[in-house]
Amino acid sequence: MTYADTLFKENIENILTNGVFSEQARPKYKDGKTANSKYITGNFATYDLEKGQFPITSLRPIPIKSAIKELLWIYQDQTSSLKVLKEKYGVNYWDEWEVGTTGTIGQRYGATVKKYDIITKLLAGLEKNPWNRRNIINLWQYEDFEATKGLLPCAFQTMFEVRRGESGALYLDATLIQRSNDMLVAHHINAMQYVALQLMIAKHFSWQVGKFFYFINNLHIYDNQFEQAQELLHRTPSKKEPRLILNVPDGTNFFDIKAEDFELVDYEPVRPQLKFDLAI
Ligand SMILES: Nc1nc(=O)c2c([nH]1)NC[C@@H]1CN(c3ccc(C(=O)N[C@@H](CCC(=O)O)C(=O)O)cc3)CN21
Ligand SMILES: O=c1ccn([C@H]2C[C@H](O)[C@@H](COP(=O)(O)O)O2)c(=O)[nH]1
Repeated sequence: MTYADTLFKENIENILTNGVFSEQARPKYKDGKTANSKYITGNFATYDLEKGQFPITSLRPIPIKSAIKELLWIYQDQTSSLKVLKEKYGVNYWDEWEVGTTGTIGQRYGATVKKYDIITKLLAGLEKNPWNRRNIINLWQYEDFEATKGLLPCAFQTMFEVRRGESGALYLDATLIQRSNDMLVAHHINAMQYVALQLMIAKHFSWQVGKFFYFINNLHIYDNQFEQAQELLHRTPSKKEPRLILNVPDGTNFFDIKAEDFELVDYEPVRPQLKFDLAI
């Protein structure tokens, strides 16, 4: 069993056994009922990408291409327009979170990246001095929250660090900090998106990817997902060790990387796909 599958099964067991219930949850299901969840706090994992530990489960198919396209929408297109997400990338899983009839998810995510010109600043900082210890993307901006309505960012902060490995090559480590995670739906979507971002920045500078650190403050399973949770526990994972590869030459500019350049190899997820009635 891969490290990711071991952790996923452990987290499901842990939430079902030791988790506590939310009491005044914000989201609702489609039928209007409050979407409460069972949760644990302060979940942390380290994946050594260099050693082939990737944060993806084989217990159900993860929509990896959509996840990477959503990431490019945020950090390359730098917009929160649902039209761009749909027409350029064919991804519509954010539609339920449109703010009014604006055609956007509000002044959030990509719109925040653009407003503060975060990627330019991050890349310039790493270029000037890779050891600067200030490589932070922070989407938690109160000014933006006051500007429009909209879901507040869940995966809201990323940090990068550079270190020289034993081989003499430079490695880029990344830390993703997430305040809230719908584990069965989005845990591996979020983790793999940010591994993709780490790969993009590493390629831009001709570095290798090292470790991926993933911290989640509230890791939950919604109360309409317990059956799917049991199903996942009963499934036998694939023995393959999937890896995400970015097929571009070293030094390729961050903004020239495309979704098609990513390849997830040795991924043989268990089917059938599970259905979820999302908390909105
Ligand atoms: N309750 C909840 N969970 C989330 O994961 C979530 C939100 N809300 N709100 C905002 C975004 C939207 N995200 C989503 C929304 C839907 C899917 C989804 O339907 N995923 C399906 C297949 C999608 C596809 O193939 O394109 C899946 O099987 O994972 C995934 C992430 C992640 N976020
Ligand atoms: O990238 C994402 C975006 C959203 N989620 C989940 C986490 C929660 O279940 C909901 C957001 O609800 P809040 O009440 O704002 O916490 O969406 C995710 O896991 N990943």
